[in-house]
Parts: sequence; C-alpha cells; structure tokens
Amino acid sequence: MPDQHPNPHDADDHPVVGVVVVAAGMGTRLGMGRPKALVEIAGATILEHALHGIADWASRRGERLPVVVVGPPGHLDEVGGVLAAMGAAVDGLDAVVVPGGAERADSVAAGLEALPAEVGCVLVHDAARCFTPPEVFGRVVEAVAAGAAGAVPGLAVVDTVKEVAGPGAGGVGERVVGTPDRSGLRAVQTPQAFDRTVLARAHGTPDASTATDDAVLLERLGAPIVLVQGSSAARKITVPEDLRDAGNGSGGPVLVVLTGPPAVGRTTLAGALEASLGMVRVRVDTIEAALHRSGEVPGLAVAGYAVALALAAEHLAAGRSVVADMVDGAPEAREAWAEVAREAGAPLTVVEMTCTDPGLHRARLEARTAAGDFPSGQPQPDWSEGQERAVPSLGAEERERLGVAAHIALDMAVDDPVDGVRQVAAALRRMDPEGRGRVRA
Ligand SMILES: Nc1ccn([C@@H]2O[C@H](COP(=O)(O)OP(=O)(O)OP(=O)(O)O)[C@@H](O)[C@H]2O)c(=O)n1
Ligand SMILES: C[C@](O)(CO)[C@H](O)COP(=O)(O)O
Repeated sequence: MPDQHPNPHDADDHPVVGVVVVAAGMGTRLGMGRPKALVEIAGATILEHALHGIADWASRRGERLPVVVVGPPGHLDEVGGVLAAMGAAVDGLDAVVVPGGAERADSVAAGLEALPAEVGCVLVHDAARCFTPPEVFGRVVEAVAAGAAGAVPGLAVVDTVKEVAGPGAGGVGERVVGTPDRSGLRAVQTPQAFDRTVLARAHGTPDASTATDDAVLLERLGAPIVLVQGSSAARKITVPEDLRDAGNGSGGPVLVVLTGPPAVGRTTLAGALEASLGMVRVRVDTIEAALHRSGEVPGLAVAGYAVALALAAEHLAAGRSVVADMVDGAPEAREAWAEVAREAGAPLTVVEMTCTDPGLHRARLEARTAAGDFPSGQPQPDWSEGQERAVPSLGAEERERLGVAAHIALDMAVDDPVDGVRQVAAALRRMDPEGRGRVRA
C-alpha cells in the first residue's frame, strides 16, 4: 500500500505537502465532558485555533493545502460545522473530515489514508497544540524537503527527569531507578513532518497503535529523523490548568492597547477581549464623554488620556489585565502607554486595526453617525476627518524602543472580533512566562 503513492513534487521540485490534524481524542484528562478539540478557548474551539494556525502558515506559503481533519466519531457533524463556520478563514485549505480511531496512531492512519494521492510530505499535527506558531510548520517541512525521512520540533528538557519502577500510580509507591542525562533529551511536539511513503510503511508495522508519536514508528524502521526548534507556544492542551493558562500565557497582568481610526471596530474587539479573556476595558471615549458632560474641560483629549492612563496603571498594579481602547497613535501617546506597561512590569501588546475596504469603513462610520452614536460625547468626525485621524503603523524600531512584546495587525475588512481575540490569546500564550515582555517564536 505505501508504495502506491508516487510522492510527486511541485514546480520547485519540493514534495507536495498535506496535513493530518488529529482531533479525535476524548480529552479525558481535561475533563470538560466533551471531545477536547470541541472545547472553547477565548470564544473559539481548540480545533478552530489549530486550523487558524495552519491556514496562517498556508497563506504565508501562498499555496493551497490539503488537510484531513480526523474527528471524534459521533461528533463529525460538529467538526464539519466548525469548518463551515470558519468559512473564509480556512479558504487556503482543502479540508475533509474523517472519523478517528481508538488510539492516536489509529487516527493518524485514518487521516493518512484520506490524503490526496499527490501528497508526498505529510505533516501530522495535534489539534491540542492549537497555538503552534506558523514558523514551526515551516521548519519541519524544510527539514524533510532537505532529505530527512522525518522531522520533529522539540525543546530542551528543563526539569531533571527520573526513571521509576514499582507499583502505584501518580507517584505512590514508585521507586527511583535512574536519572537520565537531560542534556540529551528533548520534549517533542507537533507538527511532525514525514516522507509519506515511509510514514505509511511505519504505520503498517505491528503494534503501531501503541505509538505515542509518529516519529517513533519511523525510528523503529531505522529511518533518519531530525529535530528542529520547537516552541513554548506549541504546548499541548492536556489538563485544566493548560486551559486556564491558554487565555493569558504571561502569568501576570498584561496591557493590550488597541489603536485604529474611528469606527474600525475597536470597541467591539475591546468588549470581546473583556468578555472572553476577563480583561478590564479602559475606553478613552467613555472618559472623554464624561469630561465633556461635566462642563468645559480645557484640553479634553489630553485630560481623557491622562485619566485613562491612570486607571490602567491602577488596574495593572492590582494584578488585573487591561485592554485600552483608543484612537491615538501619536508618538507621545504610545510612549505614555509603554511607560504604564513598564512601570507595572506588564508585557505590552499593540493591536493595530485598519479597514482596507474604504467603502465598508465609511459605511460603518456613517451608520454610527446616523444612529447618533457619538462615543466621545461630541459629534462624530465625518469621513474625511476620520481619515485624517488614521493611525500610522508602528515600525520595528519603534516597537523595539517601546518594548512591545507582541504586535498584531488586524484588517477589519476581513478579520472579525473572534479573529482578534484569537490572535491576542495566541500572542499572550506565546509570551515567556518568566521573561515578561518577550515573545518566543
Ligand atoms: N484516539 C485519538 C486520541 C488522540 N487523538 C488526538 O491526538 C492529539 C494528542 O492527544 P491527547 O492530547 O492525548 O488528547 P486526548 O486523547 O483527547 O487526551 P486524553 O488522553 O486526556 O483523553 C489530540 O489532538 C487528540 O485529539 C486522536 O485524534 N485520536
Ligand atoms: C505526539 C505528541 O504530541 C508528541 O509530544 C504527544 O505524544 C501526543 O500526546 P499523547 O498525550 O501522548 O497522546
């Protein structure tokens, strides 16, 4: 059977790539009473987050990607519903859904069977590693394109590892019998990439079902596997603590600043972040409106920002993460927010929102004006004034200088608030738990 696949190559002589996403596990250790891939984090299922990551990578490659989603038997309609609801977000993927098996390896084998014949390089990815950055996909594929039979992402083991023996579970009654040298150990992740022919042969070997990853099956055949750099963001969602951490990976309060012109959708996204990640929202427009109602306040905009900054600082100091909803992209304003983040020791995430469809943006602005919704308490800027308030994008140098830990660009002509929440959650998840303010690839 394996040799039925000709492993064809694309125009650049690279093997055609396909993905098997294994999502059929029951999530027993997570204990949410439903298959893990259908559990939600920050307003989207684990499967959606995983597919978004794959679609991001596919769009960077600029190629359509065949994807087999291996779902829990009995929940295939829900899995199909997830794909249908994602719509344009998975436009770069040719996805099909098939039922999984009793063990992970059985699910991989089912997915492999369903991949189109032209696929020569297979990525096997756990849906449960739903925040894996696109770079990791690129690394394993490059290693296989360079001639390896398989490539796995891995991280150095930071704990001392003990080998145990004896009766008992969960550490009860076990005896320590050895301490392997951790310098030679790596904790491996997915996606793992393989030459399709070798992977199919490996899955046809006896006891394949017991394998806890796919690389071990190729190792048994003596096929060369290489290790590439993994990512802390590719951690597997396994137990309830992982679910809690997934929304906010920094372990401490974070400051997320939303910038963008009027009516771009900042307030909707800020509300979604408040609702799904439990952040405190500080909306500059609300403060300005209150100042406006209170009478003549000289320098209303400056006063509004001063109050917003003070409120944000107070919440961060009390350990509460803050989402700041504001228009202003002026250098002084950015410096002031960066200062608040620095003082609080909170990583700063900047989300720059634009709308590349001027017709749509103008319609949103004018609909708001027609509805008499003047967020700052003063008449809405008209279209041309709104355009003048367009926020300049943050350059790499400025990001470095301000200590921006994560920078997200959203185009609200195509992205919706769920995309925004997902990207912010993924960025926070990627942040180094100890080294506040740094983002790992
Ligand atoms: N029969 C199985 C078992 C696991 N998986 C998938 O393999 C990945 C890694 O498995 P794991 O994290 O162990 O998930 P579960 O099997 O769901 O977890 P548990 O053991 O707690 O039930 C997950 O994306 C899971 O959906 C699968 O497709 N089919
Ligand atoms: C394949 C894997 O992700 C590599 O770390 C992992 O082994 C799968 O999870 P499981 O808990 O072993 O099923």
